[in-house]
Amino acid sequence: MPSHTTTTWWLTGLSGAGKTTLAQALAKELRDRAEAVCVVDGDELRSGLSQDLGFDSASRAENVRRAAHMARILNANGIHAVVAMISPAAKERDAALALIGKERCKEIYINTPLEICMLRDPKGLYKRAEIGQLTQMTGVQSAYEPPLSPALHLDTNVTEISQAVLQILAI
Ligand SMILES: Nc1ncnc2c1ncn2[C@@H]1O[C@H](COP(=O)(O)OS(=O)(=O)O)[C@@H](OP(=O)(O)O)[C@H]1O
Ligand SMILES: Nc1ncnc2c1ncn2[C@@H]1O[C@H](COP(=O)(O)OP(=O)(O)O)[C@@H](O)[C@H]1O
Repeated sequence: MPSHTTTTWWLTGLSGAGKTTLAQALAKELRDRAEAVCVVDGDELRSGLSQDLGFDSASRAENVRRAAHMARILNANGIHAVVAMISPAAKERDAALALIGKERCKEIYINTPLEICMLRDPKGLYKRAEIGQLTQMTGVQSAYEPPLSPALHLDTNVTEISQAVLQILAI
């Protein structure tokens, strides 16, 4: 990767698919290679910049739009962006990639199956959805539209983190 160009890796997938884990591992590898990188994580955005937003489709669209603008600013300032967001709607993902610039974006579908995400359930969200304490859970009560032609598919149930990072950097 030439050091004068910046990239946005856009990691999309269900909750528990492994987006945050892979984003952090990718960022570490890039920093080890002396590349400037910033992770834009949905959970983190929602604890600050997007704390006014819920999980209805309009709120998710706005959240994705904000993340895309962040990635665009980062890239324009010489910093790679690793976006880790469910970003469930194909239309909004496409708009995000177009805003950032398709030539510098790599869409990565973390396609870990829902059953595995539900078994992992790292934050207990699927359990809460199951017992009716949480509505609009993606993959349960709220739709996820898989990317039709991502640069890479990664199922973290079969691909180790270090291997996944190498695959991401190879595209
Ligand atoms: N209803 C519902 N559905 C999905 N996720 C939920 C929900 N409620 C809370 N959470 C938590 O919010 C995180 C997802 O935020 P995102 O900003 O990535 O979502 S989105 O792109 O705006 O759809 C998500 O983080 P990840 O598990 O890392 O995906 C959850 O921790
Ligand atoms: N190969 C793998 N890649 C990424 N995560 C993995 C992998 N194997 C197991 N996991 C686990 O799956 C969970 C994924 O959670 P997280 O990264 O927060 O997902 P997301 O951000 O998509 O919600 C973590 O507990 C992580 O340790």
